[in-house]
Amino acid sequence: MTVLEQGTITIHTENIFPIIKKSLYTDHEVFLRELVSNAVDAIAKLKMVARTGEYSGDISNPQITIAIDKDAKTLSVSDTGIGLTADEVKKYINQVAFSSAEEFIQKYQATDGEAIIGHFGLGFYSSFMVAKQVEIDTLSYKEGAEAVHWTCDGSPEFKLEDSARTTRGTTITLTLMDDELEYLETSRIQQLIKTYCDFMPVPIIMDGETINRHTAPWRESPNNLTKEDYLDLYRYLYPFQEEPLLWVHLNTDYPFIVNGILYFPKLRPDVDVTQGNIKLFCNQVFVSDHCEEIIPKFLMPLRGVIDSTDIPLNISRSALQTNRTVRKIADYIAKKVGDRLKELYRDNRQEYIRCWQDVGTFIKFGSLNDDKFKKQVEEILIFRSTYKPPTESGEAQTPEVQVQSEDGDVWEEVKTEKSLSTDEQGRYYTTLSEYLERNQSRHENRVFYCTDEAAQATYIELHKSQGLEVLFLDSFIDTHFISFLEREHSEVKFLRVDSELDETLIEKDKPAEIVDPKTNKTRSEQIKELFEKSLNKPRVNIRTESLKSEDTPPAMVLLPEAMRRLQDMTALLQQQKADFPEDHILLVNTAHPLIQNLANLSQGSIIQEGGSSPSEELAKMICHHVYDLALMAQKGFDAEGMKDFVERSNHVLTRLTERAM
Ligand SMILES: Nc1ncnc2c1ncn2[C@@H]1O[C@H](COP(=O)(O)OP(=O)(O)OP(=O)(O)O)[C@@H](O)[C@H]1O
Repeated sequence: MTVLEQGTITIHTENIFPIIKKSLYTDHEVFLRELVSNAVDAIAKLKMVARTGEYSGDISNPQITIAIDKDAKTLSVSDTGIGLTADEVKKYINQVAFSSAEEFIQKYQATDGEAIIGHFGLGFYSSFMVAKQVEIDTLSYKEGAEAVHWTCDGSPEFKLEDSARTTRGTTITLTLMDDELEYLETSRIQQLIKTYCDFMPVPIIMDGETINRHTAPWRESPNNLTKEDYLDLYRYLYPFQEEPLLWVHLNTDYPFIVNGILYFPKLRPDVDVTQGNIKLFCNQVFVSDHCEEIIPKFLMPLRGVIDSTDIPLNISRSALQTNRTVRKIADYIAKKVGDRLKELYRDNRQEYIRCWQDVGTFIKFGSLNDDKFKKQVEEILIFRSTYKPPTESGEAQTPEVQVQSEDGDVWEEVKTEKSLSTDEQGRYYTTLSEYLERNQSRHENRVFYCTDEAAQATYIELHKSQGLEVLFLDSFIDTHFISFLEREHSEVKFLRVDSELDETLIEKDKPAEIVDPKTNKTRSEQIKELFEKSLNKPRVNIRTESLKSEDTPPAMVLLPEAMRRLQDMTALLQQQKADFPEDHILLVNTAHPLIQNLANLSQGSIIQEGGSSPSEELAKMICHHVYDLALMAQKGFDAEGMKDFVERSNHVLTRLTERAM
């Protein structure tokens, strides 16, 4: 072997080697990513020179091969790329590579040890973190080029010799340091390739097998991808997870390059929105699992890939957050996500509604956190409603109708086209402005809502029976969201169905009540007094009203909106479940026959002299019972309450059967 040159690499930072060797990267493993990236670049460059006609050799079957020699303690990375001439080795390795390493280290030191997102682009040099000797064996594609062999033991001294190599391309061989021998394990190398190089666009071969996926769907045009392709990638990146609801393909070249696919997963109530799940890539090379600094906070629940060469990766994470390009990229991503949702709302409402349970939480979260996003999505915010849209004939809609077929008198069943705004169970979804407009004449700027369909069923029914439309605001984010909506629409007030009864539910045209000359009280006043005495709960405010609907219960517990919200907020701050407030309203429905009977019963008892008569006792017991039943519609009983309730129920029934005999 002829020594072509022996020399000293010119570097300005004296201590570059110890820094590289020691601890520039906490993760020494990234050296492999750097070497494979260089190999991929070399193959891409060859393709380019072939395209310009500068090279007419065979460029088919490009590949990168990784080989381990345990005895020699070497790891090598070979490519079928462009190769290097002796002059290029001197220029690119001795000068460019070393000076770019120098530059990198200066930048790195300037960050004051703060975490850097990718430790990206140190390049060829990073081999010295794990190797005591690095060799380059290379043959350039250029006509008449001679193969060369470069050796360096990590000191600034290098040796350049001629080589017996006959195939175009480059082999980098590392003789590993004694404490870096883990890189002689096939499984370790496979794992590193899976992590960093899985989507690099060239097959990587080890022991005769391709060990990377080598296609990155996000770099393809969306037109070339099927639904299955998108789902495939998701399953690959997030195995054993439920299928995503929808996805957004990012694809822009100007004013910055961003490619990627973001998926909306099904959200769980316990989702940690501060922990990102989006993977950051740079030119198909994996950089990080965390890109909180790049993605707007509200997009954190999304999953998938963002690939951009315009995100600076060698600055500290905090500098990244304030970087202008990064901010612009974040805005772009948010806008694309909003556009995708709007498109779905416009083009496939049924699908939008199907995904709403999860996507809705996300949209609400986004609206709360990002003003621009809020503006983008405010028109597509929907709410499940009790509203039933009339059919053309004005009747309630039925999913199926019978029609007579044209060729005879056979009746057949055909499905009517379902309303665009209903889900599979026929439940209707509306926007807030549609709600307000529809109900303007009956209750302008007031929105009735419920937070728990089962617990508030009585109240919902009461509203429905009077034709009042109720919205379901029952996701975990809705407490905040209601306040947010009220700030946004200052004229609109949200009232939970159990907070206050709307005037429309109360009988106003009833005749004036007669005052009983014996007691000097109206019947309503007597009923109120009866309940007050029987319950003896000063913090429960007893109110009497005559309710309109026939199906209304004898009594209801109401929790005034402002008070309940305060209670909810306190519970939220203390991170505990809200206790049922002791201060509440018991609304007694004087129109109900049970209350009428109760009044008669207690009146009968007043006639009796002194002590408490059996009728008075019974009336008292029934008052308790009516109250308990009303409470039950609001909350479950605790053990003590349940015991009392069962005991009293038995007691009341016994008394009633005694009376009936
Ligand atoms: N496998 C290879 N085949 C051909 N040329 C190579 C190879 N590896 C490195 N080089 C040459 O050496 C130069 C320096 O490599 P190095 O990895 O240090 O930096 P880089 O690839 O230019 O940039 P980066 O810092 O992003 O990796 C490259 O620009 C390239 O010209």
